[in-house]
Amino acid sequence: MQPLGNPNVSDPVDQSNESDQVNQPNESSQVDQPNESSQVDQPDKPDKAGQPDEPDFPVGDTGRGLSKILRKLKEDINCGWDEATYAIGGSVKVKAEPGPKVCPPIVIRWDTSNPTRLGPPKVSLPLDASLSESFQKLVHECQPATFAKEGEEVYNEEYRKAGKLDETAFSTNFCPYSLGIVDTIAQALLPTMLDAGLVKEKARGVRAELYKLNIYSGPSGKFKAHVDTPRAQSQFGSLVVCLPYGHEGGALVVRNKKGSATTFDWGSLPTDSIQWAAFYSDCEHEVLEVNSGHRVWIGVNCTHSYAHTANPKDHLLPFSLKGFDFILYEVFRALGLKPKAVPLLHDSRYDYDDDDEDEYCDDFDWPRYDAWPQDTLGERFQSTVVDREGVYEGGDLDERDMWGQTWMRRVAWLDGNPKRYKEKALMFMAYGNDVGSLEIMYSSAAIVAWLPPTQLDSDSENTEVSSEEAYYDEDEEDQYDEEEESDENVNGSDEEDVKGEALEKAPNGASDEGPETEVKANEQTTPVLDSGHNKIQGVKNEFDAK
Ligand SMILES: O=C(O)CCC(=O)C(=O)O
Ligand SMILES: [Fe+2]
Repeated sequence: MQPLGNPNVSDPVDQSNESDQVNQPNESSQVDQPNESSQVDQPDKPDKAGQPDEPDFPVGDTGRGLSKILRKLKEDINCGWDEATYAIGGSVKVKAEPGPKVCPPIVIRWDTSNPTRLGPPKVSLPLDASLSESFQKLVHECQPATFAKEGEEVYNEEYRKAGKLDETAFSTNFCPYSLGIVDTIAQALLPTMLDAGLVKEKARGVRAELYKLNIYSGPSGKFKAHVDTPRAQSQFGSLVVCLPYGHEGGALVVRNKKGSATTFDWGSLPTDSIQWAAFYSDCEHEVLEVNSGHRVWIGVNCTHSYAHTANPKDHLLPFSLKGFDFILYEVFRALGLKPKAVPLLHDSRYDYDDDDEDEYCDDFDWPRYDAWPQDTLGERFQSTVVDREGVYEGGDLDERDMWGQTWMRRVAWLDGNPKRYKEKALMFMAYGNDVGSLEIMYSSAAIVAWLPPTQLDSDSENTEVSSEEAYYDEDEEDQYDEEEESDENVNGSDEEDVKGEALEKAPNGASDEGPETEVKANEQTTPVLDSGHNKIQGVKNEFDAK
């Protein structure tokens, strides 16, 4: 599938007044990354060698046509992810004479501990020879740049060797708005919502906030691979601006979650332009070693709201969907599937990753634990709920209903495992025979589309009961059905009818009927919420930048 509506990176240039050029950065695909597409959430029956059974989705003979379509869709989505834009870059010529498509020399003034009578020190880049002493002073007066590791600020030149000035310690005339950079980022990284009904200016706009000046000096200035700690809940990306000062090396390498890499190598370019790159916050990136000179860099946060457990009244999904998530949402909508962006509550009390547990299931011909119906869809996003009373181990938790309301069954996951991106949803004490323990339930954001039942589904008279169905005892099954019937409809009344009809068939029919629900895990962009999240496809990622 071509990523529909995915802006061509060269388009924004034509439309932008002043941004000179959008680079087509070197793109390379890292073959050694684990292939996400083979990591299907496979609740059914992974075969003994760990290879997915045919077909990918939990369907039997009756639903094989549908399964094929879903499998193709999943493949395309995974390709789409690889091809979708996650980082863009450009350059703007610096000229003293004002004019379109040019940037004035960048002036930096900063607070100094050694003031002179001449006022705050300043430099102008490209460097005016008369200010070269000032430039040395700037390099000298930068603070050592730290990074956040396990919640602490750490200085370790092995990982990051750079100087920094915080945003309160300097000022500059650099303005990404007036240079058209912010518009370009908005066009390339946040595709336009074409449908008038979905336009919500507040949510789609990009706000650029200057936050830091860094100098990576050669030899050996660098910042090893990391994912930035979001500086605001609404941050969706970072803009880095390399100011015109000669240096060699210091390329910026940005990797998306699928392991594709984009390199911005500005070291050998003439110093008559500023160079910039913008990328999504969840991209891992690194600054390779600077061999000589000074790489002077200004960091800008790009924000809008996306964190899915932000204050409920502030939550802006689906308006704040970005990139490929947004494109998929639009495609589902164009197909009339009425997609929703909803929270998915994962009940960690039923997490059993243990191989022994799986063997136990095999012995009894039960489905693997990860196939148990432990996930529910909520209706709206909300903040973390803390239950102060607690529950008896395994018991029902009233608050759970606030979060998850529709049990998830017969779902075709189209984008790997959604639980990689999760936030705390519910916290409570669970009491049992032991002293009690603090339990946490997490939620993820998901895009959900309900497929109408197929002709094949309704023709099916399959009365065989699969092992998965066999697991549900009648009481529990009733309980789920009741919940499904009484639950508020997360998808509007039409979809509820369709879903209800399809689910009703489940107790009698084999679970391998065609799935009527498909879900695409949403790539939640508030990236550093739990340690699990940061393990992006095996890419080394030991710390977060501050
Ligand atoms: O200098 C750059 O290009 C990126 C720096 C960076 O990744 C950071 O400060 O977090
Ligand atoms: Fe960074």
